[in-house]
Amino acid sequence: MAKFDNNCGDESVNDLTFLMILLVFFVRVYILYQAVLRQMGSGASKSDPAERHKARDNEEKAITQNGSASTLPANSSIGKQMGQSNLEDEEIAEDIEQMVQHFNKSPETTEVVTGMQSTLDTEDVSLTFESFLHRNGTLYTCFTQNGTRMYFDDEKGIVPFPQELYSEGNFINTQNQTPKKSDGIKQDINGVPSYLENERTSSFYIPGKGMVMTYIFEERTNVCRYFDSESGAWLILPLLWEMNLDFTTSRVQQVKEALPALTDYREIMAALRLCNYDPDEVISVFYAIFGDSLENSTSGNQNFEQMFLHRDIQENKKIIDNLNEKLQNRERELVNLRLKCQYLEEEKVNLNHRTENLNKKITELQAEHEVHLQEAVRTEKSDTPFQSKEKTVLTLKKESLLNILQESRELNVCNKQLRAVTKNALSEIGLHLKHLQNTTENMDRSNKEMEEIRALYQRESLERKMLYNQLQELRGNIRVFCRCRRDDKKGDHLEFFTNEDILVNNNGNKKKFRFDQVFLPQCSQEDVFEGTLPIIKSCVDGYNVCILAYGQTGSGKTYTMMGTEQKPGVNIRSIRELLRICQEREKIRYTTKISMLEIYNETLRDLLVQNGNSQLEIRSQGKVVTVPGMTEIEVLTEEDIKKTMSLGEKHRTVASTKMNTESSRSHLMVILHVHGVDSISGVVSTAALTLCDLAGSERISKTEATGQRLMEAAAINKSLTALGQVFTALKNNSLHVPYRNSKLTHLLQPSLSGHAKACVFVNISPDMKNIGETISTLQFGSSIQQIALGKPMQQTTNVNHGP
Ligand SMILES: Nc1ncnc2c1ncn2[C@@H]1O[C@H](COP(=O)(O)OP(=O)(O)OP(=O)(O)O)[C@@H](O)[C@H]1O
Repeated sequence: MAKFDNNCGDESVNDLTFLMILLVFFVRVYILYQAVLRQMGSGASKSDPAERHKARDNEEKAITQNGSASTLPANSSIGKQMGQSNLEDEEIAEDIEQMVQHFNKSPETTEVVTGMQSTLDTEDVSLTFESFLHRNGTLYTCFTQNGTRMYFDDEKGIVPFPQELYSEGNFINTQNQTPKKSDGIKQDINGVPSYLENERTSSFYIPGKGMVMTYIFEERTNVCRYFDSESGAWLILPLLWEMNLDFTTSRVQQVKEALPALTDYREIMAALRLCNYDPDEVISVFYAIFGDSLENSTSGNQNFEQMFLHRDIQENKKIIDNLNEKLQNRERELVNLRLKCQYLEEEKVNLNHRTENLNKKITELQAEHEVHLQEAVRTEKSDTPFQSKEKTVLTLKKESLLNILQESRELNVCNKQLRAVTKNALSEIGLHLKHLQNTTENMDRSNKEMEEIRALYQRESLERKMLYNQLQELRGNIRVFCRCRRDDKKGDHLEFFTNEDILVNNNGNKKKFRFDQVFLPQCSQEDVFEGTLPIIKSCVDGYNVCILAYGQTGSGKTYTMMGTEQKPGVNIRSIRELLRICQEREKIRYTTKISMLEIYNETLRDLLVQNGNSQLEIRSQGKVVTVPGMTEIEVLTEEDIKKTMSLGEKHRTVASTKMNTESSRSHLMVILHVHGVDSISGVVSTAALTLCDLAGSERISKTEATGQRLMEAAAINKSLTALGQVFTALKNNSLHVPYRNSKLTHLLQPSLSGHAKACVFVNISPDMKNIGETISTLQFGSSIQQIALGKPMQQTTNVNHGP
């Protein structure tokens, strides 16, 4: 907010007097405020304190309800005074009045106090509030006092509305007033603003309200509002109505044509609001969210919920398939165990059978043995030689019988052992089955837990990325650094008085430039790289990042980006850092691939192949920009990076010798594609780190070029101008950013849009003879710096109009 001269600040008044005057001023403002409230709220009798409390409550309620009319924030010093009773206020006011009268007698204060009182005593306050919309989005609420338009300034209280602001915005609730020409608003017969000649404005018919004016506010996220003449406020236009504006209908249609599966216009409209009304971005976002399910949805009548459901079903199907496979394995194991069990049962039956047979045989043999024994006893009594022979035979039979008995006993023992083994095996199988059941249950439980942990992990890693990104956005998505090269021919026209400011003295004409950081000639390569470190981490988190070096030939761009063998520049250091972070994150599998391109005379050349194809074309789908056929080499270590880069450099030198050109006449781009798959959550992230050493920025007139050199200079001029136009469009928050005006900006589109982060080095030479180029380079950097500072810091809160 602009600062204005304080009329009360007379230097001749001593501090105490000045404090008293301020005190009187605030009391007066409060009385004035009470008058306004009395007009707005219900009138309470002053004589009854209880009534007055009630009235005050009513007044406060009225203020809360009628937010658009209030100009006094509750937390301001005046707002706090509202908490005291009117009676106390009046007593205090009387005391102060007496003190002021006392001070008025003092000759040096008389003049100032009288001046103040002449303004404050006459409380002729118009209760018509007007809203003035500054083009930076700030809304001022004004009212008229003694014919002067006043407004409430946070620091100074109620002061006249500054003249200089009239040309920087418009009054938007002009009912009952004659519009000023400077307002730039056409009005209909009711005095309501109708059309501004601007693509952000439109009009819309609302039943009961008639035609209302709409305006898309340039906030961080653009929002379409309509002008409600009843409340004198800009209210958010409901989605259903907003989609009928010409401006939005065409964009909704564009998204609809690209993604026919989306049929809910309201959801498309809501997405457009969030994407700054950029249909390309909406298409990319939908692709990123729904991917396959968006392509697979052939029915053409799905909405978000169905698509989310479709995707969830696909994922759940996969989980179920996995579990089914595990279950089948377990069932196979179970069948095997059952077969084993069956085999053992059969064995047991066989053995039982054999045992029974043997037992039978033993019983028979025992019976036979008994018979033989009885016969022997009988024959012993009649002792003949023939009988003794028979006796011998019988003894032999007895021996064999004893042997059989022994065998059968052993068989019995075996049988018992077998039974015990079978019993053990059966109980073991039972235990195994129980264990199997427990394992399956545990598996189900851990699967569930795993799912929960996975979801938690996914949410937390997303939150971490978002917080880091928010931090980066607060610092600025585009950071601009100025680097002055080391040079013996250093003049005294450059002054570095802080590490953010640089002053150029051009024959007494001094100009100051401010950047995120200024690197002095003595700064090392490490110091310079430090500035780019935070955005490298963003690249690993899935944000596109680019680092550019801009400046005239010889100002140190290549030294900054490529560096030397001993003192490597930003290129090597940033890729090295990126690989380090990738390795640190064990849970995510990263693939990093490098490409090297040269843009010469608006043609693309692949530097990683010999006699590189100069017919490479750029393709874009939504915001995805690709170069089909471009070589990509996977890099894992610093050695890989160095090898790949020196190969590209070699091809570049060969090509430039062949074509009789200088490498400084072309833009060099090193692109590192980072692809990460989170092994826990399965989230896939892709991002690119683009490192760009731009061609020398000197003007054509300075190079005095002709023929081929003139063509080169014109091509460089075209691409650097296009780069400037892109930055200007970003600075103005334009709905259209002309990325496709040159190959350079087209390739840089993903790194200069959305949540991408960029670092721009403006390289300058300290040599006095280059002062012209130095100033134009600093101006270029300074214009980008304004985007860097402006965009994330823009926080235009509007208490009258809600979020
Ligand atoms: N900060 C520095 N410290 C030491 N030497 C430097 C520094 N900056 C540049 N130089 C030296 O100055 C010379 C020119 O620098 P460089 O080639 O990087 O300029 P350039 O802007 O890339 O020029 P071109 O557009 O022609 O490629 C080189 O020899 C380089 O080593």
